[in-house]
Amino acid sequence: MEETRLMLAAAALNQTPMDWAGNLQNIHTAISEAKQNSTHILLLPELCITGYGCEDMFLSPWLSEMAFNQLLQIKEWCDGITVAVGLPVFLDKKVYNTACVIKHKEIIGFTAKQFLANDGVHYEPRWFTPWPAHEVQEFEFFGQKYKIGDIIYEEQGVKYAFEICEDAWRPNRPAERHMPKGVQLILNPSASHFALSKTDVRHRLVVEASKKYQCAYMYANLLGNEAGKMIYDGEVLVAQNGKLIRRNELLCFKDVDLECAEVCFSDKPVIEEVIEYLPPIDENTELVSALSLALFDYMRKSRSRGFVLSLSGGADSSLCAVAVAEMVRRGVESIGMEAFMNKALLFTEEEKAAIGQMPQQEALKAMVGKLLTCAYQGTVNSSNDTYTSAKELAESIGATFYKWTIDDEVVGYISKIEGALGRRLTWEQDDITLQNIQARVRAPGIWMLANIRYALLLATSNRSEASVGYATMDGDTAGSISPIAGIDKAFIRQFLIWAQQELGYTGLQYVNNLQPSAELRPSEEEQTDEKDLMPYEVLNQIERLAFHDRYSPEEVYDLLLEQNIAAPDLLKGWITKFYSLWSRNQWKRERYAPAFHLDDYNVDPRSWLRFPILSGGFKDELKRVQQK
Ligand SMILES: Nc1ncnc2c1ncn2[C@@H]1O[C@H](COP(=O)(O)OP(=O)(O)OC[C@H]2O[C@@H]([n+]3cccc(C(=O)O)c3)[C@H](O)[C@@H]2O)[C@@H](O)[C@H]1O
Ligand SMILES: Nc1ncnc2c1ncn2[C@@H]1O[C@H](COP(=O)(O)OP(=O)(O)OP(=O)(O)O)[C@@H](O)[C@H]1O
Ligand SMILES: NC(=O)CC[C@H](N)C(=O)O
Repeated sequence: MEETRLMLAAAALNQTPMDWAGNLQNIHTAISEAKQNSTHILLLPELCITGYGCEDMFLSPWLSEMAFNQLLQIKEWCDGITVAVGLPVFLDKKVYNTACVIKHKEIIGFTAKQFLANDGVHYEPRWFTPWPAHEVQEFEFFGQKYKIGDIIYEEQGVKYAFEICEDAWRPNRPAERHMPKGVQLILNPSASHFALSKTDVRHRLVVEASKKYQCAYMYANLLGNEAGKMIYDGEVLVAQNGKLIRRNELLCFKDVDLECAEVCFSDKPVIEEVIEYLPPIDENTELVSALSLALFDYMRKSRSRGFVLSLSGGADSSLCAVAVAEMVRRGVESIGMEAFMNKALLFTEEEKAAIGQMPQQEALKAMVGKLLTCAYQGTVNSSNDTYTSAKELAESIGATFYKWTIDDEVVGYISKIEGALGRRLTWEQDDITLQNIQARVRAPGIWMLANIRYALLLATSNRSEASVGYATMDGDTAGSISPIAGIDKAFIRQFLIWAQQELGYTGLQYVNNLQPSAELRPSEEEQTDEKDLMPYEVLNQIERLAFHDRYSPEEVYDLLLEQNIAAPDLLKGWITKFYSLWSRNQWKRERYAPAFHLDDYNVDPRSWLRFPILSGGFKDELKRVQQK
């Protein structure tokens, strides 16, 4: 039996669009590490020279030219190794998304992506042209000729070829055609966005392909918050003949995460009978890992100095606070305290030295104190419960905490407008106005703190609120980023209980005993979100059926009725309220601060879900629901 052993390596890279020097540095590190491990073939992620998220810049020919120049530098580092590196190639006024193979300092070909990602958060056909199957062409660049297309390569007699990310997600994927041609190794450079539980799908895709096509399959994803909204988990997978050989720790804080595996290729492969799948995914751990890495990358890549948060003691702002504390804890765990503080870019030498001397828990708190500033901004409608919740949580994680009231400012605005109108504003007549002014008056002070500290102001809106516009524009929506706008409120509430119990955030015990409330009406009215809206579980179900599963309002009604969610009239009322508020508030979703994509869908019009700002508001459709 013929056998060949190859040392394979794949690296996850934390890249940034058009950060030429930073991206090149990471690629250099990966190549050096791979060489130290006597690697034959190193795989790097999709479009890692430019970054995957360059958006419309891909349409500018100079970007591809710049990328090519980087490639020529990378080529020189590839003595004694084969490296696959991703970049756009501009050819005949079209742009191709390619993986370039450099072997021993020579470019031996470019494989171009055949299936472009065009769903959910992906808009690739806007920039790239798909490459036709089977076709290989030659092109000239700076006087040199290169091959581009559907190429099969060879390393020590082992044939290998590519599937570039989405290529692997389609039924007539390239591997179908490669197998009969004797390809024994598939390389998949990816930019596969993070979504809860998605790693399971990816794992299946890779391991099942390795069984079906009787090959080795190597996969490398991008890592971190690359361009602001999408997060990459940096997954590296190596599988062969239905068996997983290597899988790395996801969502780490490193710039480069390299995995090596020696793989034996034989002309008589032994195929695994039963594939071993991943155990059930713990979505709470996944969420906090993704959120904390996303915050860290956003902060350092935007060169901001920490975060500021209006901390109400309610669920949403508490989750934002915990996410920053976890950013510190997980970051230190992943790369060590010194590296974390260096990467964070805001600790002075004295602070680093002092924190370095402290016991671990004290040091973590000191770092949170530097990175997170919170303020409780009470009104006459605020309760002691929420104040205690905010204060205890901030203290328990070490955040800098201020407290003030905003009643003077609220009263000032109200009396000014009363003077202008010549009448009193009352709760009976001016309910929403009197609520919104409180939320708005909280914005300037907290923005001031953010400005003073050159920090990012965290907006706390969640996806459920965003769906129905249950937030005040220029009030509680004010902020630089909306880290949790992709997560629904029901998930957030169960997450906080889990974080108290499993992560030890004892400061969450207060919020976990509170009903979500805006605390904007007089306290005797006992305002709660769910009284104003509907149960969050129901809101979430309607939203998912309507926009993730794409059912009509009538179908949503029928499906929920079947599940005995509520009596027919109550359900009709909730569905009508949901769609009316949804339509009326598209303009608000257009104005949210940048939000992370975390769940399998989101309602952000600039990423997952587009909807007209002005529309018929589902009037006819809702009439039909009412008539049922
Ligand atoms: N298509 C469109 N394009 C642009 N603007 C549009 C518009 N439709 C209405 N508008 C404008 O929208 C404005 C109303 O929006 P906005 O002022 O935000 O207020 P609005 O959406 O009317 O009310 C805010 C809601 O959020 C709730 N809230 C507020 C704050 C915090 C919390 C909490 O959970 O803590 C909850 C509050 O109870 C209330 O139900 C109007 O002045 C109108 O001109
Ligand atoms: N008393 C307060 N002090 C500081 N910030 C506040 C206060 N009340 C509201 N806010 C700000 O307004 C945001 C919106 O309030 P909202 O009620 O939607 O969220 P929450 O209070 O965090 O959670 P919950 O809805 O579970 O009470 C808060 O997250 C917070 O940033
Ligand atoms: N870059 C891509 O082609 C990504 C698309 C692919 N379906 C994924 O989500 O992983």
